[in-house]
Amino acid sequence: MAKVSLDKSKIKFLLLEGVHQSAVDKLTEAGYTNIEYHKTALPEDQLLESVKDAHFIGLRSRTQLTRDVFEAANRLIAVGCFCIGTNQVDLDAAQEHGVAVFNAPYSNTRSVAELVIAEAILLLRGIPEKNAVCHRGGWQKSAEGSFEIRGKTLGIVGYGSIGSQVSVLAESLGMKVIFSDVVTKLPLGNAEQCKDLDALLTKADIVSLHVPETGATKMMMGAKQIKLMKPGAILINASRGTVVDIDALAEALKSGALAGAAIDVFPSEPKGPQDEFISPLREFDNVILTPHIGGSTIEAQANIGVEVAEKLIKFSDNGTTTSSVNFPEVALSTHTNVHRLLHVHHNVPGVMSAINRLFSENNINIIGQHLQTNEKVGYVVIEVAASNSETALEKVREVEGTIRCRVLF
Ligand SMILES: NC(=O)C1=CN([C@@H]2O[C@H](COP(=O)(O)OP(=O)(O)OC[C@H]3O[C@@H](n4cnc5c(N)ncnc54)[C@H](O)[C@@H]3O)[C@@H](O)[C@H]2O)C=CC1
Ligand SMILES: O=C(O)CCC(=O)C(=O)O
Repeated sequence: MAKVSLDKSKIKFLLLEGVHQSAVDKLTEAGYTNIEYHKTALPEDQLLESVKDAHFIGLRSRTQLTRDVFEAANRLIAVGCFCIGTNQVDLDAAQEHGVAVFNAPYSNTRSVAELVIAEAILLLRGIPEKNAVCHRGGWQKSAEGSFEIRGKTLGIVGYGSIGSQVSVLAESLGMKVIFSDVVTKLPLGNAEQCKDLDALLTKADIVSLHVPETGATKMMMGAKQIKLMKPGAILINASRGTVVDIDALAEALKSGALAGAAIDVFPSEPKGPQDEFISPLREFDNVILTPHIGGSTIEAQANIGVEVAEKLIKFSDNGTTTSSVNFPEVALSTHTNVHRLLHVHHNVPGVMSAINRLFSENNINIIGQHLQTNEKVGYVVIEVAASNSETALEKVREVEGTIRCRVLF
């Protein structure tokens, strides 16, 4: 029988932005050896070239997977974001092209939370300025403007995985925690949910942002919101660069309205070490500037490498889409003695009946069928006898509404 599924050695993984070696090791152990590895993000023209024959792409936060990239990536089956945020991927375009997208929702959570707490302590003590003065030969030995973290109020905006971890760590240091979220959340420990963002801003000594990049969070900390913050308060942003109006923040720092800030993410970030980092915040000694490294610890990166590689391997080996961020979730065990057709289609009336009719007309017995749908696409996995899979694949590809179909043997 002719082969209708690819050998593992022919399945190409394009790994970008120096994803951890643990991902490469996992893929290799699973038999996937065709790995194109890059330490940095690729320039757009090179990316468009490299994706042409890639079945899987692995990236972090710097690579933008636009609709144009999905148009160019004819063979693409899945994308692995080796991070939490997936805003760098056009998820609608991915779905329309039948490409599943996975991420690592928890592996760097703790790393971000620890950094935020460390920054809060340093900023309350005025350490960034004192450190800068020492580096320039000065000696600013003074308690003025230096405070303990104990007893201060931390305002967490976005009480999800990271926000709630920050909450637990902050309370263990004796802080009072308040938070705001679009969803009503179970407050951990003694934390209290505020009625809205404005209420939080007027009460918090330190405001830390932990929302995803969405239309609603874009510039959610603009000039108006920054003005609502307490005099001498501190702003920490390790979420996404689009959430804060940087010019308004610079203004508040210049006027002394805010005592300091720690910013890890920026509206525009350099692609790599070769590009200069440009920001109006560079002039302020009381601002901790970090190059989007909230999640960059050895522990987090190693765990992310394993977690995302395992998700890609499962999807490649047996069709499982559990925890995909844009795809209907189908959880499958390994298959023996059957071939599996993985069919992605537009979720419109008639597709499933057409598929089932076609199997019946061609006398192909369906041994197992697993279907899940979301608003836009359906994902059905159909198990058939090995002797039927080639014909089944040929036929099912002709069904109107088909986006993509592959077979696993
Ligand atoms: N600096 C870095 O290296 C890292 C940054 N991040 C960023 O942190 C973000 C948060 O991560 P997680 O806590 O894991 O996400 P999450 O999804 O667990 O939590 C986000 C929370 O924000 C809330 N939210 C959404 N829209 C909101 C709005 N308009 N107003 C108020 N609350 C809103 C959600 O209800 C949710 O509770 C990620 O989306 C990512 O962009 C994540 C990891 C590393
Ligand atoms: O590690 C990275 O490149 C990105 C981390 C991040 O922002 C995320 O996990 O969402």
